[in-house]
This record gives sequence, structure tokens and C-alpha cells, in this order.
Amino acid sequence: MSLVSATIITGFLGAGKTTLLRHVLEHAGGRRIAVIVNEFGALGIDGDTLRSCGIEGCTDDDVIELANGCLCCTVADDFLPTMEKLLDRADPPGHVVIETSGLALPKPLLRAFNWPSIRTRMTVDGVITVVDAPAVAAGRFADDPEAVARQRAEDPSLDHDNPLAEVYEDQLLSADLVVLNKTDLLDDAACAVLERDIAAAIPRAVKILRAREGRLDPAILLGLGASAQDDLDGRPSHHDLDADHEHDDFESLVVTLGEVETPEHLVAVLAEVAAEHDILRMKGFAAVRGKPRRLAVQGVGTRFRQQYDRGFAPGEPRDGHIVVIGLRGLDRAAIERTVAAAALQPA
Ligand SMILES: Nc1nc2c(ncn2[C@@H]2O[C@H](COP(=O)(O)OP(=O)(O)OP(=O)(O)O)[C@@H](O)[C@H]2O)c(=O)[nH]1
Repeated sequence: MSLVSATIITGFLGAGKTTLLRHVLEHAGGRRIAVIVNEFGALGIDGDTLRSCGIEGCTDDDVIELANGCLCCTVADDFLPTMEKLLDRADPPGHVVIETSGLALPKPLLRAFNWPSIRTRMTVDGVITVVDAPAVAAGRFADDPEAVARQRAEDPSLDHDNPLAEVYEDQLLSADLVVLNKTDLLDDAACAVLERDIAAAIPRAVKILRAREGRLDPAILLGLGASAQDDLDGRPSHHDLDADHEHDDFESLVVTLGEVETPEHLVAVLAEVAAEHDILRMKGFAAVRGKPRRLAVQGVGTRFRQQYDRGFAPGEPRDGHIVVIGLRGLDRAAIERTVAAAALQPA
């Protein structure tokens, strides 16, 4: 029996995983691909985005969503049963692509492929780590020496690990292929510096490819032949000794809002909130007055994009929902108040 290949797409919040996955599905070239998407927030925005993609041959059944929690913490409860069901289908997919949440550590997921029920039927073709090039260049994942010094002065017993750096590094260390994405926002020299830094951070020789909007040929992305599950030792993790990684450094909330006046107004409010509260990620949907289609909104830090996607179904409430993710300690009430006030009327 031939093994079903799995590709794991990882990378920090907003790096461009769903964008890359969408590109793969649009250029699948006849491959039968099933997709598992996992999100940290309580709303499955990515699954929704992919389901409303309109890609030929991509059916609802082929996009499976594991929302509300990171795969790395819910492997046994969610991931393994889902995978077994997928493999037990009368017509199983030829390839499974798993998009982890931006906060997931890939290693526990990789480890799951050694479970007896999966090991004999699947292999991990490769771990693809998508990197938000401008975010790394801006020092998003680097230690802030002043903050570390301040923390130390306040409480010498504190664990001074930087949670963003940890997740970013763990994701890099698991990679079989690194995609340096969003290179449209950086010049060539800055990209070259990042490539050098990333290569130096990974103790194995790993290919690094530059991309815009995740546009890489699926023939390169799928078919790495890495059998990554057989090489766990080569992929060190900050949490190798700490099985209880709980993501308690991060938190998320969902804000519900009524119809908004214009996309520009909503995005201006969201960008201001993102800057004021140092929010890592915002995404969701909103209803705009007089518009039959819903507005999809994506924010990474203070950079936003918006576009109309599908129409509201008959009877579907014209509410908006925005997922907000940041480091623990967000002023939830203030964020909720300000975002909800962007609407003309409360939801
Ligand atoms: N400028 C620019 N923006 C990009 C590029 N790729 C993706 N984006 C945008 O970045 C935002 C986040 O992209 P996603 O693909 O949703 O990122 P993600 O990694 O799936 O996000 P999470 O699942 O929340 O972690 C979206 O607004 C994308 O349109 C790129 O190459 N350049």
C-alpha cells in the first residue's frame, strides 16, 4: 500500500500560510488534495476563506477545520481522529496539506505521525515554514534588550523567554523548506540578510525560497520527500523538555459588530486599535451598508487588507466578527468597545 503524503505548512500569525495554501490549491494540477486548517481563535476564518475560494475541484468535504486551539496541544483529541477518518474514506486523498495555527509548534504534530494508526499509512513529505519577511526584518521576533533588562530589574526570578521568538524559532527549526514571503515589502539586500540569518539559525541545510503572495509552484512545494517524522531529533524545539506547552503567553477574543459605513473607516479604526494595543493579528468579516457581499478583513500588526468575498446568504445576519490575537494581557474591554463602535449600530 502506498503511503499518503502530508505537507505541514507552518509559520507565525499572518505570515501568509493561507495565501500560499490557496495558491497550491489553485494550481493543484489534478492532485487530489485534502486540507486541514487549524486556528488559534474561536472562529474558523481560514476554513471559511478557503471554502469560499471557488477553486474548481475543491469541495467543502476536502477542507476540514480544527478551530479553537493549537494542533500541537490537541493532537490526540482532534488531529489523529480526523486524520484516521480521512484515511478511512472510500476514496482517500492523494495528499493532505495541514495548515497549523500561527502559534502552533510543529514538532508535537510531527510526532503524531509516528502514532501506530498513522505511521503505516502516511508520511510527512515536508514541513514548509512561511516567514513574514518584513516582520522579521522589523525585529518582531527579536528580543528587545531594554524590555529584558526592565523585566530583570523588576523580577529576577521571571522566565525571560520571549514567546514570539520561541514560536518563530521552533517553526524555523522544523522546516524542510523555508518560504521567505512578502518580499514585495523588502528590498533585495534586506532579503539577502534574512536569508543569511535564517540559514544560520537552522542547523541543517534547508532551502530558502523567496515569494510574493505565496506564489510558488506546487511541484516545488509538494514532493519534498523528507519523511520528516523520521527525523525528530534533527528538529530541536524550545519545548523538547516541556510537554505542557499551553500557549498561555497569547490570547484571543472575537468582537461582534454591526454594519459599518465604509471599508476604509473600519480598517482605519482597526489599524489604530492594533497600534495602540500592540496586537499581532486581526481577521474577520464585516457587513458594509448597502453592500450585498461581506467584507473580508485581514490585519497583520498594523498592516491591513480588505476585499469583498461572498454574498450574505438569505437570512444570514449582517453581523461582523473580528478575531483579535495578541500577547496575554490585552485590554479586552477597551479593544471590544473601540472595534464595536466602528459600526453604525451595535450588532
Ligand atoms: N504585501 C504582502 N502581503 C501578503 C503576502 N502574502 C500574504 N499577504 C497578506 O498577509 C495577510 C495574512 O495572510 P494569510 O495568508 O492570511 O496569513 P496566515 O499565515 O494564513 O495567517 P494566520 O492563519 O492568521 O496565521 C493577508 O492580508 C494577505 O493578503 C505578500 O507576499 N505580500
